[in-house]
Amino acid sequence: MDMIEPAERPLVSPHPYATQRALEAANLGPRGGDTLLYLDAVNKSFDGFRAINDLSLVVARGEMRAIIGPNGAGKTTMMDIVTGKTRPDSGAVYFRGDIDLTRHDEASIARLGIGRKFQKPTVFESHTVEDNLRLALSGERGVFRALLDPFAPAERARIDEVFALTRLGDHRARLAADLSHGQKQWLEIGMLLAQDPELLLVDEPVAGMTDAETEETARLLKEIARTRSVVVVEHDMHFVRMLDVKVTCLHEGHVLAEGPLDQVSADPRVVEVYLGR
Ligand SMILES: Nc1ncnc2c1ncn2[C@@H]1O[C@H](COP(=O)(O)OP(=O)(O)OP(=O)(O)O)[C@@H](O)[C@H]1O
Repeated sequence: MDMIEPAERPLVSPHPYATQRALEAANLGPRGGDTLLYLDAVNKSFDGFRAINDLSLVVARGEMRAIIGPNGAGKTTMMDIVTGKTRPDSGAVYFRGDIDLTRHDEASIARLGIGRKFQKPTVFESHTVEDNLRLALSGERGVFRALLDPFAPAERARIDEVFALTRLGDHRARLAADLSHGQKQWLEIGMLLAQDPELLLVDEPVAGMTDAETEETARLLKEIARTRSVVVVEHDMHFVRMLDVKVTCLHEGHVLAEGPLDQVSADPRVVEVYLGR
């Protein structure tokens, strides 16, 4: 039997469910120290239609990644799989090394530190901005206690931190219903931040925003990505350019191209299926 020299040994111990590809990849490190999320050969069909087709993707700790691609490319399904809303037919999704998310349900994945922002804002319209954040923090304490109890110092500090990031501090006493569309989106991102996720998934955050709101959203996400990983799905190329991060273009459930935006947007295959349309 061939002995592996110590220097060639994988840094990450093989996971019992890891595929051959995962083991090969582990030698290169995608499940190692710097990797937060690793999709390994994921497949998902709906009624025989392959929405996700042998999809592999690595997101590093503290990385912001932009996901682009035509309608039906599988972007939403990919996020559904990461958050446990949809179970893949095959493949694995590793989080923080060897936690296979496909073996967890939605609630447990949220508790593991993955927050998801859907396209439409879903704030509590009849509550103030500050109470929305308190509700997001409430956890198992229950909604009524969260609103009636005095602020605990840690809670106050977390809420102030979120206000500083989202710049919604001046609006804390307003009803969420009275906020602009952009402010509602930031509030919802703030509600996710209140739960201190390690990975934030954001679906088309700037749809329907003004140019100024779009710019502010780019600033906010970049600031968030200083301390956590962010995956943002977006069609607005002007916004993706502002993010100035690595881009993955999905097509037919698979990675078509990946790299800096200039490189990906110059790729003839990307132009053909997406940007040239
Ligand atoms: N629950 C489902 N049942 C049947 N088909 C589905 C289901 N969810 C997604 N699909 C199909 O899978 C494919 C991928 O859809 P998905 O929503 O992931 O694409 P997308 O890249 O997010 O598109 P868009 O940019 O329009 O949001 C589409 O053809 C879609 O119709």
